[in-house]
Amino acid sequence: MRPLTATAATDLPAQDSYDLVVIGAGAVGENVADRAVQGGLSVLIVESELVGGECSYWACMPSKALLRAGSVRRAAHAVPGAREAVTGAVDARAVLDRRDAVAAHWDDAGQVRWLQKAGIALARGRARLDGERRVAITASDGSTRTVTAHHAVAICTGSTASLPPIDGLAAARPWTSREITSTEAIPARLAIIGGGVVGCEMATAFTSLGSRVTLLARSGLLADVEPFAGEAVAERLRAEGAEVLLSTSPTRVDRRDNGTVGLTLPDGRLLEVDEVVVATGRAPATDDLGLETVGLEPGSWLEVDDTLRVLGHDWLYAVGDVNRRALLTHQGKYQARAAGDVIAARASGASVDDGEWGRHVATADHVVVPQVTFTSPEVASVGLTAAEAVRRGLRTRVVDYELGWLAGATVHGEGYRGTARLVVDEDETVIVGFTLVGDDVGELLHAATIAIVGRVPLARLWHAVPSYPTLSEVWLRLLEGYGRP
Ligand SMILES: Cc1cc2nc3c(=O)[nH]c(=O)nc-3n(C[C@H](O)[C@H](O)[C@H](O)COP(=O)(O)OP(=O)(O)OC[C@H]3O[C@@H](n4cnc5c(N)ncnc54)[C@H](O)[C@@H]3O)c2cc1C
Ligand SMILES: NC(=O)c1ccc[n+]([C@@H]2O[C@H](COP(=O)([O-])OP(=O)(O)OC[C@H]3O[C@@H](n4cnc5c(N)ncnc54)[C@H](O)[C@@H]3O)[C@@H](O)[C@H]2O)c1
Repeated sequence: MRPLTATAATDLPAQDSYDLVVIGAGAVGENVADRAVQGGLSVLIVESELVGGECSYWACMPSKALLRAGSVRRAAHAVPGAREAVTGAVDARAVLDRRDAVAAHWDDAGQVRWLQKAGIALARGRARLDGERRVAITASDGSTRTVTAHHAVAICTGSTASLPPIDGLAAARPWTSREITSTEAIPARLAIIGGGVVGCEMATAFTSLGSRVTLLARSGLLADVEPFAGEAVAERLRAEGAEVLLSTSPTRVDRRDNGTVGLTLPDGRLLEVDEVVVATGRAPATDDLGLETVGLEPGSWLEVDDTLRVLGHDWLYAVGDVNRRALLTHQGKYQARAAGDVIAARASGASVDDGEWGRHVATADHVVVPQVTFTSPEVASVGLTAAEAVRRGLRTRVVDYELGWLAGATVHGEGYRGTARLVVDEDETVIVGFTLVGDDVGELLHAATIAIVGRVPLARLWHAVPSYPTLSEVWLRLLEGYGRP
């Protein structure tokens, strides 16, 4: 893996106690700390790797940088005139160089400056709970210090890639999301195990970067969203030259002496590749955190209430991936704003606003989680799928629309195809789910998020007029498809 540059900062904390100790300085921990400082608390944040965490260095940012050039090239190829101007393949070296810059060359100096400006104390080291409100910190040289939190400890340690129990896999030294997003070279032949978000995005990126990709999915692709999304992504991947094997998981994986990797498939076929990536979900980063010292199970996800407080512990909070509510940066930061504010409110004895949609709760986690998957085509979804709405006992109606019929799609590029789906709660006549699949639809999603959170009645949405000729006119077509209430 790339060398990390953890900018010098005091390894161990200067004080014995702080109002709040935050463990983990990913996007989520940083925001919990920032809000608590703004609420008047003294805050120590402890980080064992890089300030900024997974999103900045091995997840959202580098993965999107790897995807962007392919996406721009595809867009140009859909438009005569632009197509003739963009004739070559994606320049993989240039893409990797830009990815390096986007990942700040794995140097967290900028993020450390931000912490300093925000008034947050930083300790470099591994933190472990040591009983109630106590955190033991071990620096890289082995020295330790234990600090006490006057009010709260917030666990924001995130998640790590989990390895499925496939024979030989661990010994074959597979890549995870970390190695694929920080790779210095494009493997000629790449197998990806897992048809979720990471698997689909990386299959899209590395196909455009010149790898011969085989994507192995245990069932279909993108199982958590509407089925037509995964089908469209599989179709496009195949059209661009990737092999997509559905309902397939290798039975055995072996790294050979010559460095190549062999995957034995259920039908006996042997797939030989240069690297294999495991993208089969996440495990909580809680196995070496001293959870047992406060009566919690090491290695478990931390269950929290809507104010992000760990159940049964009035001083302990768990925010971001580690609570498993929604493994997304934006949702974790949303939780962080609520958590930092509520920790400060409780510390000062101020009133806590924990009603539905209150200032101190992360209500949206339950029903309105937006997500954009940057595949080709993009998948943008928020709220419930049609199937999930029925499972939750809602009386629903579903309206679908083919995006290619829009004037905006005609202008966007030749052969534009895509699908939009509206899921309406018939009892309330409000939207509870919205999905778009198509090129460049990601930026359209936020309107749906607002409509769902605001429970805007469909009759009122008729007065929100989308501009002509944009893809947003899909709103009008979906409303027409539903009929004027
Ligand atoms: C390949 C990939 C692409 C992704 N793309 C997107 C995307 O486009 N959009 C999106 O919204 N989400 C995306 N995600 C999800 C997103 O990365 C996570 O939801 C987000 O990083 C979670 O933030 P966090 O702060 O909870 O955890 P992390 O970012 O994992 O931060 C946790 C921090 O805690 C530190 N830590 C852990 N244990 C200790 C300890 N004991 N002591 C001290 N420090 C410790 C770690 O070093 C780390 O810095 C992606 C994920 C992957 C894997
Ligand atoms: N654009 C984004 O928002 C974005 C991008 C990447 C990741 N993420 C987040 O990161 C998290 C992790 O992503 P992920 O793709 O690792 O997890 P995931 O849960 O989305 O997908 C994992 C997939 O692996 C499959 N799988 C599990 N075991 C398997 C096996 N033995 N063989 C074959 N397939 C197997 C599962 O069925 C599932 O489809 C997600 O929750 C996602 O929200 C978000």
